[in-house]
Amino acid sequence: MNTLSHTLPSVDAVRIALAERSYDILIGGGLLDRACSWTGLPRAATALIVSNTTVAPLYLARVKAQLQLHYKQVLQLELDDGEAYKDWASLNRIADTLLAAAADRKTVLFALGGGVVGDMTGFAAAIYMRGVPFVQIPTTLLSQVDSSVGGKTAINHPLGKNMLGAFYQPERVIADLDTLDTLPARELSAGLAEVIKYGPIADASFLDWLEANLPALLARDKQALAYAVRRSCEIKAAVVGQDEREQGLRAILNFGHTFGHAIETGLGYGEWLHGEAVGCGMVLASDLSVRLGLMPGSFLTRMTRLIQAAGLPVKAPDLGTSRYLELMRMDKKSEAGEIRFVVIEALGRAGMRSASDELVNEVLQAHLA
Ligand SMILES: NC(=O)c1ccc[n+]([C@@H]2O[C@H](COP(=O)([O-])OP(=O)(O)OC[C@H]3O[C@@H](n4cnc5c(N)ncnc54)[C@H](O)[C@@H]3O)[C@@H](O)[C@H]2O)c1
Ligand SMILES: O=C(O)C(=O)C[C@@H](O)[C@H](O)[C@H](O)COP(=O)(O)O
Ligand SMILES: [Zn+2]
Repeated sequence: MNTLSHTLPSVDAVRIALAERSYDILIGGGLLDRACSWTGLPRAATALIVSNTTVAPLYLARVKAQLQLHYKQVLQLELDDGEAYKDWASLNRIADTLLAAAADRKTVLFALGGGVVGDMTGFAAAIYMRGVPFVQIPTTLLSQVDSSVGGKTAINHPLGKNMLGAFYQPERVIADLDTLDTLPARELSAGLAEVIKYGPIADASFLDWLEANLPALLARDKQALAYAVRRSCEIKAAVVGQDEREQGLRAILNFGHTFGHAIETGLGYGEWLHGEAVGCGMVLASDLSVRLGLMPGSFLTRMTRLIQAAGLPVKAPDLGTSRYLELMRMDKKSEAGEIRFVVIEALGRAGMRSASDELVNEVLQAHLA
């Protein structure tokens, strides 16, 4: 972590080190009115701000005012809000907007919103004219600690979560902590799920810190949020810097996601938030770690308590155990039909394991609502 004091006073920056694809995550207050003018990119004729019908009325005008100082033409697009719209139709709307305006291949896309907008804008940037630059301006806790960082872009398919996408890195991430002021409480909790994830997989002392500071985070204490965002980004940066395209290590960022993605897909996207599904999925994955003999039973108790205290569900929807297995076989980590789970091997260290259907059934039975 360093501080870009020479350019932007009191803005923290976490570097994603990926050779020629390296970039900074800027973290601080008031960034929408400062850092948006400093994209780090050469001037281009056109910028497109992709947002949604909830976030645009709150923040788009401020971002647009900044970009108009740099771009001749600043286009905007407000997508429908929700996980159910992370699909081909929304992606097409981005392409239609760009093509209708004859946007050239120097055009810069700005994703203003949460992970849904960020994942789709990144995918659109990856494929428009075979690739144009994009900047992430995450406005949810979840997107500031996770989705805006690392270059996974995607849309969902009815048969599987994030099934169509690309690895494509942004030019910069601008995380304005002030935007969290308007975030609904349920969304704050959803973001905390991905924050909690980083403790057991990579940093036991961060897990201790989270337990001690959860009340402050839920009360939106600015210092606590700033630390949680920065530490989360540092951990994700270290993982992505070693394994950009998930050949191995990066899969640890999927802790809780094998069960979680099954919940999201099984319910149809949107009933449970991604963070809620991941929170509950971490309870099940913690139990699996215990049943595999890797962790003591007290670890499951500890994780369940923290996840519940963060305002997240700890009982999984009853889709039926065979439906869960069917959904999880579709997971991107599966190999030759064998489901592979991220498990905790020691506090702060994760690994991959397969498990028998019988054992997975036991885990599911223990946690179905
Ligand atoms: N690419 C990755 O590495 C990665 C990582 C984690 C999650 N994801 C994806 O991210 C998505 C979830 O992201 P999310 O939790 O940000 O959900 P989201 O994008 O749906 O945003 C949550 C809700 O908050 C609203 N919102 C956003 N910012 C706001 C603000 N400042 N004030 C008020 N309302 C605001 C949105 O309109 C939406 O209704 C999922 O699709 C998930 O798969 C991707
Ligand atoms: O960045 C990663 O790598 C992650 O796995 C982060 C996850 O929180 C995120 O939900 C990601 O989109 C899941 O990826 P997927 O490859 O399982 O779809
Ligand atoms: Zn996730």
